[in-house]
Amino acid sequence: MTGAARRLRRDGPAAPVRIVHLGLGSFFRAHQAWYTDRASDADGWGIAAFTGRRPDVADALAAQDGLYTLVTRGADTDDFAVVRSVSRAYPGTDHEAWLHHLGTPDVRVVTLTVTEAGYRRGVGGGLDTADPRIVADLAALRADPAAPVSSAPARLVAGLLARRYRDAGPLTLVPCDNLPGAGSVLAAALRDLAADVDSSLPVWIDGQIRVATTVVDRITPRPTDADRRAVLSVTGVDDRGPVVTEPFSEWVLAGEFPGGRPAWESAGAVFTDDVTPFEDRKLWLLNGAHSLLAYAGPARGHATVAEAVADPVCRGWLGQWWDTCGPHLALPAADVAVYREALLARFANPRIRHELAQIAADGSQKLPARILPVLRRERAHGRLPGVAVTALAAWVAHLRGAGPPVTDVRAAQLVPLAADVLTDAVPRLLATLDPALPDDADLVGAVKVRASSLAARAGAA
Ligand SMILES: NC(=O)c1ccc[n+]([C@@H]2O[C@H](COP(=O)([O-])OP(=O)(O)OC[C@H]3O[C@@H](n4cnc5c(N)ncnc54)[C@H](O)[C@@H]3O)[C@@H](O)[C@H]2O)c1
Ligand SMILES: O=P(O)(O)OC[C@@H](O)[C@@H](O)[C@H](O)[C@H](O)CO
Repeated sequence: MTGAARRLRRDGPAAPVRIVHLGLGSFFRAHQAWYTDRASDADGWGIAAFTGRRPDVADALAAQDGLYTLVTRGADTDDFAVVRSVSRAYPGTDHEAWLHHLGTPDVRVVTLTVTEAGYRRGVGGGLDTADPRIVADLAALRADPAAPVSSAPARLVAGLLARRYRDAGPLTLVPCDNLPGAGSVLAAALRDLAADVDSSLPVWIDGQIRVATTVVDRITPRPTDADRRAVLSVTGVDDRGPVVTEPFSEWVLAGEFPGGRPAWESAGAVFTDDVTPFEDRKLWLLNGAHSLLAYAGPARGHATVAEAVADPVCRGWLGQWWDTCGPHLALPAADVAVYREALLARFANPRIRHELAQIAADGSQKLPARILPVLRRERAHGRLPGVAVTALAAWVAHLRGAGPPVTDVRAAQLVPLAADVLTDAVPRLLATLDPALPDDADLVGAVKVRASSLAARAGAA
């Protein structure tokens, strides 16, 4: 590239804000913002997007009028396109802007990508009312409905209080994280928290607020400086917030939108009555396989998904895992076969550098959704799938120091539980995923044996 680098600027007004997003990160920019940008009525649906807390991405986007480059990276080529649907970008600390937008009648939809941990669930799956962040946010909201709060459920409740105060009308919340039944999880968390803040709020929520449930899919690694340089070199734009994603994309939604929504179906989204079969397919086959590779792959020297699937041993584990899941999916076997084949090609894309360390984060939140549902079904049939044992054992080994450093919202609890004698650590750790698991003596025994062989292999390496 020669000549001065350009900056992204709008040449006309941004679309009016009618969607609010919480969790302005990579995936939102590759997925929900991209679908909104491509919808046939995109001119009428701008997004006000808020980060979780750090201002970086919001600052970068605000400096370029919300515009950014989406790089769609196939196995052979890159496609570069500017996404225009983010009309305003805010740091999560701008609570005033959050309350303003949530209290505006034009806003009809709130989408969320706050990670699995962001829903602040306890062991039973409901809102963890003992979570210190929830305790602090609850006290703050009781004292002052406009007080700054930081957990996702409390931010939503604060926004709903502002919306009720301004009589701003119906709204649909759309959680877009890899969480089974995310709509029900979010609705229950909001109801519980709202009742504790103001006993009259749940009735208003029932009348005005709907929570959709969705399955989202598009592999989107954390962007790197090299990605930014690639955008500069090909397009001549010095983009501070580019995102690289894969060509594949899927969005399946179920729910009511009484206040309206973008015509996302015109951009390829699918509306259905029940997302469960698609959710199981995606969370088990894709995310389950990701977590398996994230913990077991580093033991074979791999750092990325593509490296791991190039290894016949890891590919063998994938095949075993997918064979194990298949009979439990409520989809035709031929459809599952097509999905598996496509998934293998997606994972193998050598130009998508998806770090296993990124996927390994927050295993305590991910394994219960990705591995345990299939394991439980297998145990109900009296079977003990070796590949599920491998996934759990590799997670135990990871918590004991194998592979990338531990990053988990529950690390302070998990790492001490993982310490010392392996045979004692295994049941303690399994209990954090599901209190019933340590009662399954065959499972516990198999995980101990497998974890110990992984440890021996790591020691020998
Ligand atoms: N990256 C993918 O391939 C992908 C695909 C499907 C679904 N997802 C979902 O999207 C989530 C985010 O992925 P990403 O790649 O955008 O990550 P990211 O790190 O780029 O962005 C995450 C965003 O969420 C915010 N956040 C994190 N914890 C939060 C919390 N507790 N409350 C509020 N906001 C919080 C962060 O501040 C950031 O703005 C994932 O955890 C997953 O549930 C990601
Ligand atoms: O994004 P996470 O942290 O929930 O999980 C990591 C990956 O398994 C996940 O992001 C997948 O890439 C994604 O779900 C593909 O659609």
